[in-house]
Amino acid sequence: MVEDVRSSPAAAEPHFLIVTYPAQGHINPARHLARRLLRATGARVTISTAVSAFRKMFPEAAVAGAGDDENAGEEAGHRDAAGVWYVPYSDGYDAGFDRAVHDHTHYLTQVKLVGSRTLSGVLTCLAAAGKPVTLVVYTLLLSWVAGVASSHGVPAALYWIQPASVLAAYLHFFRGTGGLDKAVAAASSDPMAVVEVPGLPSPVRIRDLPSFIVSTSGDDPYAFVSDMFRELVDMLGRDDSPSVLANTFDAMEPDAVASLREHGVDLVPVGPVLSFLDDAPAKNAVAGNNDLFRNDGNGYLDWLDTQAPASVVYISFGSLSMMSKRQIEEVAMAMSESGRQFLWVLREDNRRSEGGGADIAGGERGMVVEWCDQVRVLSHPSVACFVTHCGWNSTLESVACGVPVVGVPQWTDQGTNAWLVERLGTGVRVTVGDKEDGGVVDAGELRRCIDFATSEMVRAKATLWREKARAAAAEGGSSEKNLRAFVSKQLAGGI
Ligand SMILES: O=c1ccn([C@@H]2O[C@H](COP(=O)(O)OP(=O)(O)O[C@H]3O[C@H](CO)[C@@H](O)[C@H](O)[C@H]3O)[C@@H](O)[C@H]2O)c(=O)[nH]1
Repeated sequence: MVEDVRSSPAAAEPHFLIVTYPAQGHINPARHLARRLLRATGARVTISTAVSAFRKMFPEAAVAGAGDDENAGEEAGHRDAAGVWYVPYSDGYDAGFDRAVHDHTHYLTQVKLVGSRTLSGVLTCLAAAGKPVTLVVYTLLLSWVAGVASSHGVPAALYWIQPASVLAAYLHFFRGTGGLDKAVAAASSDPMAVVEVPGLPSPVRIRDLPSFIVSTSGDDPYAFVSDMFRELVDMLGRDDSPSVLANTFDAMEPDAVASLREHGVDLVPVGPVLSFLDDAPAKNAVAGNNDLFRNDGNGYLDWLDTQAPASVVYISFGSLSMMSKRQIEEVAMAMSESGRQFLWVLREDNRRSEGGGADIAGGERGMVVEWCDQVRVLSHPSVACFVTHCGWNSTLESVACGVPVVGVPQWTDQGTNAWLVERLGTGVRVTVGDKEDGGVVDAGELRRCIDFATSEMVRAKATLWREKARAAAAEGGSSEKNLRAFVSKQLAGGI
């Protein structure tokens, strides 16, 4: 581990500030990185996310932060049980952003406008409290944070919370390396068409690319997100490019890592960044504590305890994805016909969504919950496989727990993540029905994929990759060494 930086009285006390977008899939890897930095360096680590998310995570805490002089004392911010500090910024939506009501493009414009000002206030406030920030680390969709840090004379690094293969796809697409932009434009209507992505092992199909690359039509409500990734890639091409800490590990994506480095990206694989690899959660810890969603207690863990080893199908589509009513019914039918036990996370917003509204109960063989402590579920010996939308956090967690995957990717990086899972051999991607049919995966296909994912061959691969993932994160492993070298470099640079 890195020498405890507090033992060097001459240096200004290092203070890492991790700024994150207020979504569960962004906050989780930020919290894990915060804990790893704290453990590795002993330095102060603060997370800044939007006020609305902070309030959900810590309902009992006062909102301390942006320019609030009353809090500019020794105890500026809120400290969690792991010792990580929190000081929120305002994104202009302190009461929360509701996807059903608010416009996403407007939201992202506001985050940049209001967030730039209020995050600057956070940096000022922390300096006034005698805790000046020495390095800012920021997650996706927040490229403007680098400018705020720079205006305070503080260096910044990007924390890439998706696979290196996704970053490589964006980089080569927006730079037009090897004509990738043209190849995608020519083939984009055929999801099964093969394209050459420099540095990525073939075959890569159109459906395997990040959706923001492929869906460039004018009526795509998320076309603006593509522009944000283009901006990010442009920033990586400059002399003053930030280092990129990536939540992956060398052995998992060697080609993508090499390709990014060859094209000038200072990529530092530090993953899998998952706190449970460092400290197992206490047996009686409240599941989902400090998440943006609340679960109804730990009953499902007790239920898992009563199930046979490797018998339960765990189903979850993350914190954002919505399932249509038909898709929900197909999953329920697959479970009913398969005769398997299952634990299914079906968020409340998903149940009551337009086209949703399916009233699903577990019956004798299953449990349906609003939210769970996923890592504890995946670590449970009774879980046989994971039916997932392939969010990157869920994918990494499945790999680190050695649980085979049935991938049902929907958008953004998820298609690439599912491609990677198939390359590792730790799971299988479903074949989706016609677009005209709503792109639904039918019950028969789900059952076929579950049977395959629970085969001896896939289970053996999952076990193999579990060991590789843990070895990378362990003391002396590639990611642990990379993080140590990165921190040492920052310390030598003055923090
Ligand atoms: O009941 C649940 C369900 C999920 N989780 C956790 O919530 C996180 C979900 O993250 P992820 O699997 O990445 O899914 P999303 O929430 O959908 O994440 C968004 O952000 C990710 C990082 O950018 C992308 O990879 C995804 O595609 C994008 O949808 C994971 O850590 C899970 O362990 C729980 O703790 N309990």
